[in-house]
Amino acid sequence: MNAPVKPGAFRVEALLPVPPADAIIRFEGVGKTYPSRDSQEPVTALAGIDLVVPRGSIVGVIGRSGAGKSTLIRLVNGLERATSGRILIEGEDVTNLTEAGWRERRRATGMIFQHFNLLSSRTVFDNVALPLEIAGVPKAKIEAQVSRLLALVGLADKRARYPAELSGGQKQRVGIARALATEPKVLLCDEATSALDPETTRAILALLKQVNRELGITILLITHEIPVIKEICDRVAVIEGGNIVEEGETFEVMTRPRHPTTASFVEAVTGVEVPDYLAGRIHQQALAGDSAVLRIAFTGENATTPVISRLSAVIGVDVNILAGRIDAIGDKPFGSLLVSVPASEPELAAVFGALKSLDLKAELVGHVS
Ligand SMILES: Nc1ncnc2c1ncn2[C@@H]1O[C@H](COP(=O)(O)OP(=O)(O)OP(=O)(O)O)[C@@H](O)[C@H]1O
Repeated sequence: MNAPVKPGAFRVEALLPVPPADAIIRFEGVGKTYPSRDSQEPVTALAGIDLVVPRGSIVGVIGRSGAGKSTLIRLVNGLERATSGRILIEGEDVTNLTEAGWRERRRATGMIFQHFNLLSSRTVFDNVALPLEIAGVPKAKIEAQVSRLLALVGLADKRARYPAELSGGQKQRVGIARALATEPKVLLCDEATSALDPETTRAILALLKQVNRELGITILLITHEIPVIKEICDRVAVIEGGNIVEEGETFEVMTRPRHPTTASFVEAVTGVEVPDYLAGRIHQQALAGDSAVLRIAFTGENATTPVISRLSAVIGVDVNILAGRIDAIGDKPFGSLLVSVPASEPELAAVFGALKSLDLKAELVGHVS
């Protein structure tokens, strides 16, 4: 059973007032309902999506299984058709484009896939050359273009290999080179790193960032993995039940999530759990001599402030660090720390006061004896 979908909670203008010329892709109230099949009910996969992809950005759409991610990305290259609303690509309304129109459009929109979708009977070179052959590009130009792309993705020495002879990361590099063959302005990434190990994922994400920054290609990606968003996305949209429930700059969304789904995604990478050895000892009511356990969130500038030493030096309390995770989103540090401080007044009030004056968010987790 699919959860009932409600109409989009936000309008695009409220989310991001991007001038039309700066929006390379624009969803306006886009809905998609799959017709009933085998006496099943019709499925509303998307309900009123408003989303802007600014030119030159990397935008990530994150959501759980069945949220509507694949449907959303497939609408951008005509693999699915919207049932309501409009999709504009570079200002052109593509909602009702004919199949011939889409064939033309797809040259300006490359796509890479979770399982790479390479042709096993073709070499690396021939896989990358395929879109150019289809477009009728002369052989000499294909040779030059494919060689350039294989060098870009670090596979110049693998041009005569077959996909079966490559690692997952190398296969995805071929996928990226092939997607770039027709010099697209937009690259769509459909769970492009989900089949890869963490180290290979990082290398592929670094390559995607390079493609974005050096070639100026806009990237729209879908994923269910928050590290992917954190690593390379300038903006993030959280999708649930066919609606965008939260959208904004990655740093803003990750440091101040407003929707519970966003918060649970973010928690997975930046949250700090109460360690097992402590969890069973934590109680809510303070007893005499207890320490208070606080969770302090660090965002941006203040992540580099020597907070603990300041608390100790300025208000003279002992601060014990119990657990912590400081990470970075883009080049901005971010994270959280679990500490214990004296639970008695006035020390505790002074600690909260000092944290507030440092513009740090702190919550009381409980008390330990
Ligand atoms: N061709 C189809 N026919 C009928 N229903 C479909 C079809 N494709 C997707 N759906 C349904 O639409 C909803 C959204 O599916 P979609 O594949 O877009 O989600 P997703 O977020 O990409 O999920 P996953 O991460 O599992 O791929 C789901 O309920 C799904 O079952």
